[in-house]
Amino acid sequence: MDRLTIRRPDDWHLHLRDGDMLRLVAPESRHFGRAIVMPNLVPPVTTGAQARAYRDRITEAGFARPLMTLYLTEETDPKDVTAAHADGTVTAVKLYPAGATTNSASGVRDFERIRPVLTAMESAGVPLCIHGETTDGDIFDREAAFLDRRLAPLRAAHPALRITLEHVTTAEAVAFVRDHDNIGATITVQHLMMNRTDMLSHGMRPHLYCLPILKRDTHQSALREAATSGDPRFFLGTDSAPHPTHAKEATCCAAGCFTAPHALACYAQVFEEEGALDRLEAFAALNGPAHYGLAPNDDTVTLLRRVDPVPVPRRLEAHGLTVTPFDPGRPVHWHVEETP
Ligand SMILES: NC(=O)N[C@@H](CC(=O)O)C(=O)O
Ligand SMILES: [Zn+2]
Ligand SMILES: [Zn+2]
Repeated sequence: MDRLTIRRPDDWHLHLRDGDMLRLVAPESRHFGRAIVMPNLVPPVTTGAQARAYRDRITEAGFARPLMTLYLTEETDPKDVTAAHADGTVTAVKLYPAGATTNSASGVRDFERIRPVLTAMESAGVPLCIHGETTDGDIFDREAAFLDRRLAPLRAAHPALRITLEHVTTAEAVAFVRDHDNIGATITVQHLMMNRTDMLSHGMRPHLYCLPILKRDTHQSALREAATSGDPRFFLGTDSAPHPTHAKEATCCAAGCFTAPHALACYAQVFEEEGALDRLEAFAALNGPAHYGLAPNDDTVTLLRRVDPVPVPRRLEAHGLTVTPFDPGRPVHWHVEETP
């Protein structure tokens, strides 16, 4: 197959940042219809008013259909959340365990303190997105530990709460999603294409460093199986997370892979490698909207396959900033047909 037309995909996990970085990266997500925009700015987006102002800055920067999220803190007022959801300002609420990832310092330490807001969200039908890692223990075990210590009790206490387990990286997370109701999961490009050996074996590759960290190849295989299986609980979320190149190529490298420019091409490459191109549309354009109770997009995108590999996008530079896109480390033959 060298041409594939599918419903326009959405990105169910995207970092657009703010200011100059927002202006630099917002146009790079143009092939996606909607995107769940993460609230981990500094300071974080914690109120409906902040989410509305941020939404305006995003649309001004060139991404037309952002779906906003609120950053959950121990101080979050349940009424603010349900009001911001009811008036259409926010689509979901994001839970970061404090210290788990980039800009998560204002996140949750004491999970008891968020019980009232989770109860309110459960009754009002507000979805919860979760960065699912503990903040202690071996870094390669933190996702699995979170499932046992945090997510299983949370799931049991709030069985009707709609949960997205973000950027799943392990076979344990895939199994957890399959074993529980009302829970879906996003899967990134880098976790489908790479494992920890790719990141560490031929010199250390800072542009592959993200959280949750890449795991061993057996986990990568489990993710590839889940994404391409047709199971509606798994869907596209790039977690495209730009950092300035100098912050990635640094003594202490920032976590996050910038995949937006070629994410769709990379997903198509993975689905082709798995012999599952016929399931790309469900993963990229149907399962996510169904999970969030939204209709799929009406329009389509066309992916084209070239015999010669399509060059990986080079560094992006503007407004005094440089960002380096993710290197898939293998030929990618797909690209998105640009429509005028
Ligand atoms: N994934 C990452 O490594 N980084 C994200 C935060 C996140 O999604 O955890 C970022 O904001 O840079
Ligand atoms: Zn995260
Ligand atoms: Zn993220």
